[in-house]
Order: sequence, then structure tokens, then C-alpha cells
Amino acid sequence: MGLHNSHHKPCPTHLQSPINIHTRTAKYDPSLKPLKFSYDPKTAKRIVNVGHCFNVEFEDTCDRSVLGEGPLTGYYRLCQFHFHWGSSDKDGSEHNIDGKLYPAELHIVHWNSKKYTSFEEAAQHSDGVAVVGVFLKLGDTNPVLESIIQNLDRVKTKGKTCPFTEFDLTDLLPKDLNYWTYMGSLTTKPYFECVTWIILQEAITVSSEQLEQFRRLQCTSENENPSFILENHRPVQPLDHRVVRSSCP
Ligand SMILES: Cc1ccc(O)c(S)c1
Ligand SMILES: [Zn+2]
Repeated sequence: MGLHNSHHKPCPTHLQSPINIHTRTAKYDPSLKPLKFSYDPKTAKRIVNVGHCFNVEFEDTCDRSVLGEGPLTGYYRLCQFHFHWGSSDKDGSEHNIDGKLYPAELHIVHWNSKKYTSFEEAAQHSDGVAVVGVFLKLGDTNPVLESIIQNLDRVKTKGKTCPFTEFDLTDLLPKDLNYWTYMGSLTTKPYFECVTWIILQEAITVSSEQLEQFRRLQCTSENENPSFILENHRPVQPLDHRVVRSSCP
């Protein structure tokens, strides 16, 4: 149901993601708190090729790895992280910064375990999910990323999984945890409008060779003719009346 204007024609309000973040229009909000990551490396479980990308999944049957503070009310339980990338190093990120694209973007997915009992249920609510987005910029080989990538040949085809434990996700984060935040959606089907987006302002590095490894993943299962996940990033969506807030001036 959209807003009604004088012509009585409903105008739908989009809360879709990703968006272009116009940094000069983002509003500094001094009430925004610092992000508080409390991740237990023992909750890392496995890597799964889900067809359009690979997910690194965590044990989310209790609040052992949570994200708190920031723009959030209470804490959200970590459930998985994944990446979006492009067919070349020229594009790949989903969010843009002043029209600039990065070669890839990390999404760390959490759900509101205080109010809901599963990710699936939380995804039906506007306060259900919190995704931390981290840009990947071209640079030196990232050794922490390498510890993930070296497993990808074990999940080459759709549906394959491999164990992945004892991983400290905070090692993948940049030093500076300042962020932009806005209300949006999942960037893959079913595009539920359930996400508090928290986009870090500092990027981490990735090498061209490491991005090549992402593109060697197959979207087909082992008994099909191989097709590759060359890209999996969604185009930017209309911001409409949304305001992007910044944690720093
Ligand atoms: C839960 C979830 C699945 C896939 C995605 O790209 C995002 S952004 C979130
Ligand atoms: Zn994503």
C-alpha cells in the first residue's frame, strides 16, 4: 500500500537496496552509537555454495555471536556472511559511494533474536535483519580473505558444503568502524524490506587474483554443464524519501 496524493493514485514507497550513497547528503546523527561486534570464533560452522554466491554460515541457535549498539535497538545474532562481485574488477559492489563502485562488497547478516525465533521469521519484519556492508578495494592479497578462498575449490558446485570453523570475523573488518545507515531490503530474491543497513566507510583490500577465485565458483550442480558465478550484484534502487545517516560528521 503506497502513500495517497491528491490525484488519489497510490505512489509506492520503495525501501529497496542497494542504493547510491551521496556522502554530502548523508546526515550526521550524534545519537548513533559505535558498533559493538561480539563474535565467538567457535560459532563459525561451514561454507555453502548457494548457487548465486557462497555463504559462510555460523551457529545461530543462541546469542554467542552478536552485533550490538550502532543504530540498533539491542543486539542482533550473526547468521552468515557472503560477498557480491562483478564480472571484472571495474564493478561488483552493490552500494555505490558518490557513484563510485568497488570490485566487491561483503555482507555480514544478523537477525533480531530478541523479538523473533529464526532468520526466516525475522525477515518478515522491518526491524528483523541487520546487514553490515564492507567494501572491498583492489590492493594487496588479503590474508584473512585467503583463509576463506582456499576452501572454495571444496564448494565448487551448487549445493556443496565444507566445514569452516574457528574463524574470527572481526579480523576481516577495517580499523575504522564509522558507518552510514539506512532502512532497506535484501538485495537478492525475495528482496524483503527487513534490513537495517550499516555500511562501513573504510574498505578492506582484495587482490585481482582473489576476485578471480570468486568467479570460478559454479552456479550449476556437479552433474550439470558448468556455468560460473561471474557476477551477482544488484543495480542501485531509488532512494525516494529515505535519509542516509552518518555516525561521524
Ligand atoms: C539474507 C541475505 C541473503 C542474500 C543477500 O544478498 C543478502 S544481502 C541477505
Ligand atoms: Zn548480500
